[in-house]
Amino acid sequence: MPSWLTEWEDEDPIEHSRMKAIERNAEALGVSTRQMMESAGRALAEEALMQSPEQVLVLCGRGNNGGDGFVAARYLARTMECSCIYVSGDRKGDSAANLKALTACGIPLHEVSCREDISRLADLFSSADLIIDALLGTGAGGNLREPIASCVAMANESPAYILSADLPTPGISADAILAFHRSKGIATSIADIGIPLEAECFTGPGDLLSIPKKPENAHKGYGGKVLVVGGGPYQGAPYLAGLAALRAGADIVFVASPHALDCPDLIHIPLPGRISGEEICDLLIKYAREADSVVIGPGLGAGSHDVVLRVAAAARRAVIDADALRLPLPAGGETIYTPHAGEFARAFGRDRSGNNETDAAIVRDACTENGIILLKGPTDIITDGRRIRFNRTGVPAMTVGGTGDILAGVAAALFCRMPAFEAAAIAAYVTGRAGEEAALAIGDGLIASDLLLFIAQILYGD
Ligand SMILES: NC(=O)C1=CN([C@@H]2O[C@H](COP(=O)(O)OP(=O)(O)OC[C@H]3O[C@@H](n4cnc5c(N)ncnc54)[C@H](O)[C@@H]3O)[C@@H](O)[C@H]2O)[C@H](O)CC1
Ligand SMILES: [K+]
Repeated sequence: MPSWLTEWEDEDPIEHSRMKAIERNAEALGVSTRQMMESAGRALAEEALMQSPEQVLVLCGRGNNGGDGFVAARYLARTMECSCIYVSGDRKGDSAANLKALTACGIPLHEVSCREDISRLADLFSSADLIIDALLGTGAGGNLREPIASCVAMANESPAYILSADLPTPGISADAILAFHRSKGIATSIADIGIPLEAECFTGPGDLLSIPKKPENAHKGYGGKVLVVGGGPYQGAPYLAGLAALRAGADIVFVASPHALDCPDLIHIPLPGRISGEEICDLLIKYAREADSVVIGPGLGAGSHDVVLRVAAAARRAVIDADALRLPLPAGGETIYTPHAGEFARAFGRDRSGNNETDAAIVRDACTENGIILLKGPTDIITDGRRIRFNRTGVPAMTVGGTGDILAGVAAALFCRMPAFEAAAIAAYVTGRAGEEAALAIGDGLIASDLLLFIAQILYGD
């Protein structure tokens, strides 16, 4: 494992949604949920054995937390008296498979569906000296429903030592909590369940889970209104960014540029040859204030930096790209900076070393208040000054001009509906993945606009 990965630390305690994303990333890296559950259940059994119990009762819910319990019971059944109470109902995947495996072990299994079923099993609670709480984990929600509520009450009334799997079922008086991979906010110990650190610090398909789902009754504009300010010597750049923003879910995209290109999906705001002067500035500020996010820079050339600074300042959310990345640094209410190595040196006064560990620290230190940096390269580095994420999707063919414009547009669209750090990380992941798909479909002759064909599918396809 690269040395700089061992330095990795992510925010502790971890959000449940972030844990789901990491598990999904681990799957994509080849570690199956079945492997994770087996590791979790085995760790749970070993933690229970450290209490030298004589009689163990395992309480299993209907989800994957229950699955952990089935695995633990299977290990414990080999060395001691162990019985299992499990909530009836449709269970699927790894949890169902582990219930089936446990059934083959011949330990006493009790299926319960109501409070009366639990009352009939009162002896199991009173005779156990250790109870494993595998009722609810990160999937818990709302008030406890039966028969889980009665399980919790009976467990709390029993004299047994209670060991909770991953996190305590709400209301249970746990004596110990064995969290899996990372603490969920309260843990007495943490078990490594084989999730590679890359699942946590590299972007992956799990990161897409944090994209807000568009409600059925979404109104026009839900996806966000994006303004792109650019064009000048490179007339196509702002249009690539604009189309990428649409493909990434923006509803309305304005392109303020001196050149009118025939893009019926984009709304063109005509500008004079050079983006400068009070009149232009006022016009752009008006549009910037009305936009949910503003991209400034694609193809801009050496436009008037004064205008760039003022338009950015009028933006609630700004993506500062390409020629806008120069000192003094433009900033919106919140800002995503998307420099490549040269622009990073110019705008932030630091040189990328090429070593991910060194660069991660350099970029993290360069972050500004309310500004996050997506430093593009063979491995992109995304940081908000505290968290760091790496992205290694993409192909060498993406060095073709315009892919940075695509990235800026995708980031701006996601920024309309997500926090800056997550929007930038996902934009890097999706743009690289689109490049991979384009290279598969088209080969080395891919051009930036080919990526547009794949962005929506990667973002919203599953
Ligand atoms: N996903 C993985 O790769 C791994 C997960 N691990 C363990 O799985 C749980 C999270 O599992 P999940 O199925 O998402 O949720 P739960 O098992 O916590 O519960 C869902 C289950 O419970 C029902 N439910 C929810 N709230 C209530 C309530 N208030 N009253 C009654 N019933 C409720 C809901 O309907 C579902 O049926 C995680 O914590 C880990 O323990 C593995 O450890 C590793 C791999
Ligand atoms: K639990």
